[in-house]
Amino acid sequence: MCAAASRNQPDKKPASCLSFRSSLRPSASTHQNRHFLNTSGLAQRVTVPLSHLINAFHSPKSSSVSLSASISQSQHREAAAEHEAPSTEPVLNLKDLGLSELKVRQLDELVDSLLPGFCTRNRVSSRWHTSYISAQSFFENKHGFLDIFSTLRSSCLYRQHPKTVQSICADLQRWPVFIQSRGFKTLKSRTRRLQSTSERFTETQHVAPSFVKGFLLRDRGSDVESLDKLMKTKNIPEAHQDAFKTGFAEGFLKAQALTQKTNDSLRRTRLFLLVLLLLGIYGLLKNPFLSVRFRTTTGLDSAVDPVQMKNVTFEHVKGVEEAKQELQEVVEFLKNPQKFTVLGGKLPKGILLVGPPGTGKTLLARAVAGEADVPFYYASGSEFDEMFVGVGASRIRNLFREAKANAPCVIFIDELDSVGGKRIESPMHPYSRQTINQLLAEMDGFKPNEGVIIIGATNFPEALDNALIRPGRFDMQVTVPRPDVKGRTEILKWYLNKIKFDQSVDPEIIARGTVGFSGAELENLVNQAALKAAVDGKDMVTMKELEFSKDKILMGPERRSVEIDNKNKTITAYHESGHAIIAYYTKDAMPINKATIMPRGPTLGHVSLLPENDRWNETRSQLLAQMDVSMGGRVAEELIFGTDHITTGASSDFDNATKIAKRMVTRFGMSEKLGVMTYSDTGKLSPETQSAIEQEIRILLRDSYERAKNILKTHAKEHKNLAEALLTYETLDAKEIQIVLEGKKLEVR
Ligand SMILES: Nc1ncnc2c1ncn2[C@@H]1O[C@H](COP(=O)(O)OP(=O)(O)OP(=O)(O)O)[C@@H](O)[C@H]1O
Ligand SMILES: [Zn+2]
Repeated sequence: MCAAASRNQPDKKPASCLSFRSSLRPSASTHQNRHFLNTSGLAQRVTVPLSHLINAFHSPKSSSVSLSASISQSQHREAAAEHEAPSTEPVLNLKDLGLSELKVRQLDELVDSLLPGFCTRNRVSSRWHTSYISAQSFFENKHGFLDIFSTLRSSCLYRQHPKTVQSICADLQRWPVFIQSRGFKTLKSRTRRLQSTSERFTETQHVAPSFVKGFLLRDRGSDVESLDKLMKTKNIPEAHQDAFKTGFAEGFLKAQALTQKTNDSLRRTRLFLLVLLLLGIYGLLKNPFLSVRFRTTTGLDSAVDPVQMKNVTFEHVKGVEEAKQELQEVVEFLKNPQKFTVLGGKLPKGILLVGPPGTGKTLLARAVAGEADVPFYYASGSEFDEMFVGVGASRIRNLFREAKANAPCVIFIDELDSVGGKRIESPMHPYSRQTINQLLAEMDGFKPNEGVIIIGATNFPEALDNALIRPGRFDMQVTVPRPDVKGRTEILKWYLNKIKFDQSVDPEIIARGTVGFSGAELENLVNQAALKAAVDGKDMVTMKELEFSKDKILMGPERRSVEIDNKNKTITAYHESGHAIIAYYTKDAMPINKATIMPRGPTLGHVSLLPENDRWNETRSQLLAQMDVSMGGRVAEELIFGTDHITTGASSDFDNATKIAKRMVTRFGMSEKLGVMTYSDTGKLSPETQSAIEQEIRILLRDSYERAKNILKTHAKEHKNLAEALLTYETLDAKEIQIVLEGKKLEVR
């Protein structure tokens, strides 16, 4: 600094001096006063800092205190008095400031640096006049005044009296004189700003929704051009100026209203969001699983509602007598729990109803509740199968809590395998382990005499988790099988009694032809027959409608629209008659129920046979008779139309016959050659054994074919009559077939 300063230093003061002069001197060269400050001239004069400086030194706190600037050095005293005497202004006591050792010249320089131009009149005697002198710092050149704070800080004075200079700096920063506003506006910058604002405005107009516009366009008033200017630039003729002004005003008012509206809506939106946020925070603080719980409660309300089952009793459940008997004791327990506990007897908490779909498991459970006249809580296992953590478990908890409060009662869980199955670790059912554990805990959690009976139902008992079927849980199993012929008859009667039916209807015949039907399917059969009778305009259901709906369920709907040519119809008539003739003339064959050439489902026609009873066992001759009946179709085609005209229509007959023959050989020990031995996996047998089995099956089938051929050859006449009757009447029942085969004439229908 000193080296640089010496450039402008005429009196060649040593640069190494501890002087702040060299540091402060450049402050003399401002853009306003471009005369050089002659420090040597100043040195002789005593310049006492005046009111500005005094005020600056004078902190607001101590403004009432009068400071006197007493300059200790005697050579300065006189001059100081000259300036001080008339002044009533507060005086500065440099001693107080710790600046007593300051030389007058130094102080003067300091003042001059701080308040450039203040001491101008003292500098008239300046010897040099300079047009322009570059300042010492970039800051000074740029702003036109000295960065006095950094100057002071870097000065020797600061090094000597750091505290004092610091306080001066702090005060000076508050002094209005030095507050220079740098952000002055040029015309150029203003237009640029106007431009960018209008650009911003057009941009937002396209994309921003109204509330955003309202938000963005606030406080733009000052930038809008004046109306007069606008009229001038638009060259509006004088005649139109008034109208333009009115329009302008209206537009302005509308814009104001819009802005107000958008501001209001923005405020409302903000308020709404704030309320939502607060609610969310509150909810999370109170309960982290707020939403899940909410779902749970709503989901459970329906499941937990009990149903009083008074109208359903054991009377409504038919064909499952054993199951009803087993459940009777549960009903007794629910009616009078004390009676059982007094004797110390223990009843199972859980009863598992096992059976195929539609066999009446739900109905039985309802009947238990109905018989005992207690509330019935229904829940389906799939309801508990939740993707969300804890939901299934909490549903179970609620269900049991509700049930316990209303004991005695029955809880029925349908599809138990879907909540208590073994497949619970699958990723599709992430929380089912929790659910099943909750179910186990609930079942363990109450005593047998509390009067709550849990009845579970499943189609797949083997799929249940082992923990569920342990004693103390579902430890009583009741099988609900498909009804036998007696059961089916009862069920059919029960549902027939709910509709109008002809007295000629024999439910037993339908029951015999519906082996394997469940209670639900039989109910459906009766319902379909009633619908058919209604469609046909009949006033009651006859056997015809019942047969019709049975075939429909068994084989699919009739295909009346299918046009079958006469040749195919004739072949079908002889084929079906062939089956019927064999069945009729073979001793151990099942009795014929019906023959038809009406296409149904995938078949062109069929003959149905009815066992007298459900067959628990079948004899060898019965099996052979079945094979012979199956062969009847193809044999008939061959005998009547010749080997070249046999059709593909016999494939399912051969399937049937081959199956029977194979089972006779490999499972029933009915082949002399292979003996009384079963052959389960024929693929793993020795080639010799395999060919031996094949040989035996082939012999059985060939013999069967020959027997059928003999019968049809013997009864060729009956065969022809029956085929012609079928071509005429399409469908013949057992009685009509008998009439035809006895050579009698059918009554015209
Ligand atoms: N044995 C029966 N006696 C009378 N009606 C029956 C019988 N079995 C079934 N039904 C009728 O079929 C309907 C359905 O039966 P239910 O729902 O009880 O069968 P489920 O065994 O529970 O079937 P799923 O296993 O499919 O739940 C019953 O509402 C009832 O009308
Ligand atoms: Zn056939």
